[in-house]
Amino acid sequence: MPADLSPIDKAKFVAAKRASEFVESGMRVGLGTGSTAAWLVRCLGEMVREEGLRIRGVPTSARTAALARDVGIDVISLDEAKWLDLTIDGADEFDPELNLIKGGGGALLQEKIVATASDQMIVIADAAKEVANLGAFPLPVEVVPFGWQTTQALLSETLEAMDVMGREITLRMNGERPYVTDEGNYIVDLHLGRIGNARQLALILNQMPGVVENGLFVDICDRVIVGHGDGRIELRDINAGTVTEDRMEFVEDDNLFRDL
Ligand SMILES: O=C(CO)[C@H](O)[C@H](O)COP(=O)(O)O
Repeated sequence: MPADLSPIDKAKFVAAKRASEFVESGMRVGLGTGSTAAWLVRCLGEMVREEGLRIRGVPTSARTAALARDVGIDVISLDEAKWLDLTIDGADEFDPELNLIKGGGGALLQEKIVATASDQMIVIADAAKEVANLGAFPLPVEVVPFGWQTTQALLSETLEAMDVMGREITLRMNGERPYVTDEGNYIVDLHLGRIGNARQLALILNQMPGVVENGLFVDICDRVIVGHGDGRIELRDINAGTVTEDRMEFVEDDNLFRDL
C-alpha cells in the first residue's frame, strides 16, 4: 500500500479493512463494485494468500470479478453459490435508516440481486456518503436500451405527478456513447435533490415497463462501516441501533494501517 494515500483513500481503506474482519473461512461472500469495494477485495485477497482464508466470492461486476481473480479469490457465479453469507459493498449515499443510493459505478442491478440474496449486507463508506436525506446524489435507474427515450419521458411524467422537486433526467454517457451496463442496459440518472419517500419511489420506478432496476436500496443494508481519513471507524448497526467507534493507525514505515 502506498504511503501517500489521500485522506479519502485512507478512509475507504480503514472501512474495508474493518469489514474484512466479518469474513470467515467457508463463507460465500458477495463482492461489491467501486473504489471502496476494491479495497475490500484487495484486503480479502491478502487474507486468502497470507492467512489461508478460504472463501468463495460472487462479484457484482466484470471489473470486480477481474480484480478478485487477480488477488487470488475463488470466484463463482451467484447461481453456483445460490445464497450468500455476507455481501460487502460501497454506496453513494446512506441515510440514518441505512437506506442507500447505489449505482454511481453503474453496477446497481447485479449489486441489488447479490445483496438481496445474502444473509447480511455490510456497506463500507467514507464519511462524505452519510446524508440526512437521500437524493443529493443523482439516483441511477437502469433501463433497457429499446425505447429508452420513451421510458425517460414516462419517468419524467411520473416524477411530475409525484410532485418531486428536481426532475432533470440525464442519460449516463461513456464518452460520446451511452454507458452500457454489464447486462447490456443504459442508465439514466434522476437529479432529484431530495427523496421524500424512498420505499414508495423505488416501487413506482420498478413498475415502469422499460425500467430494469433502480439504485434505491431500502431495508437491504444491515450495517454501515464508516471510515475517516485519520483512521477512525464507526460501525452503524441497524438491528442493534448502535454506533460503535474504533480506530486504526496508519503506520507510515510499513505503509499499512494496523489495529490499535
Ligand atoms: O454503487 C456502486 C457501484 O455501482 C458503488 O458502490 C458506489 O458508486 C460507491 O463507489 P465508491 O466506493 O467508488 O465511492
